[in-house]
Amino acid sequence: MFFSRNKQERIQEIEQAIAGFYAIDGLPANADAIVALADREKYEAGKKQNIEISLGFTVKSTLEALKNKLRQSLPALAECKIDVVFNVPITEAKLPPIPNVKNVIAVSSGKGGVGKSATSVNLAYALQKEGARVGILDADIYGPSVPIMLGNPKAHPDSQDNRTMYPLMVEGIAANSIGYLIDSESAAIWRGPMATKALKQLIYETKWPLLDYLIVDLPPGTGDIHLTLSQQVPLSAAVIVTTPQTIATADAKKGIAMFEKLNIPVLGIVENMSYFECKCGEKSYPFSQGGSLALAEQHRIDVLGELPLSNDIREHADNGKPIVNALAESSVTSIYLSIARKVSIKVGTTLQSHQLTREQKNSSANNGVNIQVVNKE
Ligand SMILES: Nc1ncnc2c1ncn2[C@@H]1O[C@H](COP(=O)(O)OP(=O)(O)OP(=O)(O)O)[C@@H](O)[C@H]1O
Repeated sequence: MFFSRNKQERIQEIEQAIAGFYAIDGLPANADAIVALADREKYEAGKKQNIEISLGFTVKSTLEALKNKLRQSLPALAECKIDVVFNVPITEAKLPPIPNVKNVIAVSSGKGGVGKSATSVNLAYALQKEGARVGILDADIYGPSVPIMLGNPKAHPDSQDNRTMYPLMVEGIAANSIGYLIDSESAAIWRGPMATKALKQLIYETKWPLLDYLIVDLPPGTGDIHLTLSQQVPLSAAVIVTTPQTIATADAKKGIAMFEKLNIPVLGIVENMSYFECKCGEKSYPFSQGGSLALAEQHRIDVLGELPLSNDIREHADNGKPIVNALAESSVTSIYLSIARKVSIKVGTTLQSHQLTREQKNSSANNGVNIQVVNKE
């Protein structure tokens, strides 16, 4: 189908406004738009019409601001009712997708104890709050902490056929972990093939509901599990968690190098325990400063966010109510939400994906923003 010049111009205006809006977080503003006008004459005449925007990323907390900006900057939209739907694409991977799972995002750290699991569970909740369907898989076979952080360490997945299992559902998040299946001491002695076999079973024998993102909490390091996961599971991308000090960023660097070698895009670095903020508002940097930024610059990736060393993060994670879920209004929660939006925008706009029809592909290089103008009267 060929669009009229007039229509294309209008679409480009909307598309540029949306892309510009989501570039506020320093993300690429190069999203192209695809438009299906149900009632083109009305739209072109500037008459009132409902418009539906379909975004390839989940950014629920920003939608009111987006609509306001569109109405203010584009007079043709001033009177329109604007609906936004999320339509997260499936990332193209070398391997076939896991049934029902659109994107698999590994959360990895070089060094242990830097807060990778706390970041994974809070990221899962934050993506959900931004409108995504989310699952979490605890791939830390040797030291699973996701069951504790989700508050159900004694739960077991159900199975109807003794072959496949249903994930645990915690506040709408689908979860599975070796910690739900055996006691953690038994898992701690597993090595090599036994651990990788267990991981593959956890991934492929869980009946995941439809998920936009499956967050995989990896064990620390760059060992067997990482190689298995990278080579045998359709990973979309990885997020690296580190603390700022050199001893941690040096290990994080090895992790980034591993993903680069395996051609798995690294979305960026989350710097955890970045600073300490005292009640008076003053910040101090007990683990030094600037380590993640330097690492990010070396690898031309972004720092997705910096989280404080915070009693609230520890207490809520270790008591099974991650802070994003427990304290919706806290400043720490807003940092996790911002990280989640960046992850989602990056997956939706920078990775190769295949949700487009042939016609859409012909008219668009990138599917981050998919604008559908529809007549809903
Ligand atoms: N920003 C933070 N401020 C304070 N405590 C934190 C923070 N992030 C994580 N923690 C706490 O630090 C401890 C270790 O965190 P976590 O288990 O997430 O680390 P990890 O990197 O996954 O560890 P492992 O190497 O064992 O997998 C936990 O008690 C957690 O609640």
